[in-house]
Amino acid sequence: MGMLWDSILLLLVAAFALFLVRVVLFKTGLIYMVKLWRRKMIDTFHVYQFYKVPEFNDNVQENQLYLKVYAYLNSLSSIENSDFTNLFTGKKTNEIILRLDRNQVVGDEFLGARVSWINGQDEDGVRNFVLKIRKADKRRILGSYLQHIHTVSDELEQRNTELKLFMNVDDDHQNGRWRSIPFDHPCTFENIAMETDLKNKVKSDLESFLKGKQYYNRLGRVWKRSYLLYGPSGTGKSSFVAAMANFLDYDVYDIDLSKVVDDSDLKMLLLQTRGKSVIVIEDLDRYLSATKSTTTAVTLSGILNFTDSILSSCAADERIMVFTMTGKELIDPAMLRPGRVDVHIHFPLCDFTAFKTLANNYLGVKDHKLFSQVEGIFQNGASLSPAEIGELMIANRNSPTRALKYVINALQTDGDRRGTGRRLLLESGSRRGTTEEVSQDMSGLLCGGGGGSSPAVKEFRKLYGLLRIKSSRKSGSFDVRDG
Ligand SMILES: Nc1ncnc2c1ncn2[C@@H]1O[C@H](COP(=O)(O)OP(=O)(O)OP(=O)(O)O)[C@@H](O)[C@H]1O
Ligand SMILES: [Mg+2]
Repeated sequence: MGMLWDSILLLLVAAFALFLVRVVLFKTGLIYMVKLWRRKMIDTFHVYQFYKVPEFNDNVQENQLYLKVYAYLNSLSSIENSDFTNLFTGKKTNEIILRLDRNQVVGDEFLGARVSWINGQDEDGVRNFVLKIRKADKRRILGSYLQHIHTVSDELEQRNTELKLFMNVDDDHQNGRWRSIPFDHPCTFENIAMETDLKNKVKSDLESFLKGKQYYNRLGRVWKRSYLLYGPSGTGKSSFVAAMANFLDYDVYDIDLSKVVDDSDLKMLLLQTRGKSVIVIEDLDRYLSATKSTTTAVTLSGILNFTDSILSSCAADERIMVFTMTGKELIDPAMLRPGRVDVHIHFPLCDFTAFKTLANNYLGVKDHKLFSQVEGIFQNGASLSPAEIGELMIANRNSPTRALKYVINALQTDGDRRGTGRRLLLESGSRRGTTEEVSQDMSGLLCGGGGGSSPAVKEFRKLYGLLRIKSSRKSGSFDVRDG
């Protein structure tokens, strides 16, 4: 009997001791060390194979597999178990998303096999993922595991419809030249005051481009299309680029030429862009005239090569290239020949029809007793840019009558001067050269911008303009603008 009680007591003591060990292990985190030793022990009995997925290939182009692995790993619940995880706010309210940090290990399981990924970087700073897989499992699962990553990341990409705005940064020899932020510019073609015919023409041109993959392939041409948007400041060129990107559902690459060292650097940048994107070079004429005396900067021929097919064919497919400028006078006709720039769109100053569109959009007014007076002033040749008119309307949006009086006043003062400019612009526009005749010139945008650059207009652009980050140029003669 005594023996039995002894054994029961011993059992109880042993159970309590085990309970205590468990509490200590879990409460102090020692369990983590135990697991680590266990894993190390097991590892010594296995032979592993490693596969590296670098962020860039030998031509410094983005490795698509790297992006897929990145998206895939961040979707795994096991990233919570890595030692260090970054937290970001998500798109939905109160949403927190987890992102893998550098040099972290993430475990994954596939078809009963355990693999792990290490998020590291080379000695030269290039990021990579390293897959660690048991040699015994390699033959059985590797092919289907990589296929699985493809499928999951493609699904994730389809769900994530967020567009990106890429900006080129100074070369740091490490993580590529593009940095991105979410692109959520609200501008659509509907918001832009533009002749309906022209707007429809542009839309159907873009639509047929989207559907044209096989057509371009059959012709042996690279699937790309280029646009030249020209017209005075504040006429909606940058807004139009945003509207194009929203219409196409494309990312935007905004090239800041002041951060491009030379022509070959520009080529590199192009090679590092992805497909389904709008690549924009803004204010090209200003850049070229500002860098005339500089020998190291990007040249017009560098930009021509940038648009030419041989180079383009090495980069991603399905791209729209857009150049914006105030006037075509400074640009070499070679740049403007068809094939290089497919569509030219002129953004003129505001006329009465465009003014009515703005009044409708900004003030919700379709007709007003002051409209006849406004029409009269436009007929006399006065004009302002849509940016200037829009600014006055926004500032007085609670009182359409007051807004219209401000517009009339502004047209009668500033606009009279600009009216002369406008007539000259239209006259020069009517003398079209051969380049323009053969190319598809879509001039006729109803609204254009005067050189309006009052502080209020600048402030307005800051709020509503396409987000652009520009640094001042070394030469100092190139404007620092908010675009
Ligand atoms: N045609 C237009 N229709 C509606 N709004 C316009 C139009 N043009 C300009 N705006 C308004 O004016 C602001 C400035 O326009 P935007 O920056 O697109 O002009 P821009 O032609 O690119 O000027 P810049 O040559 O100075 O860069 C925009 O926020 C836009 O809302
Ligand atoms: Mg602009």
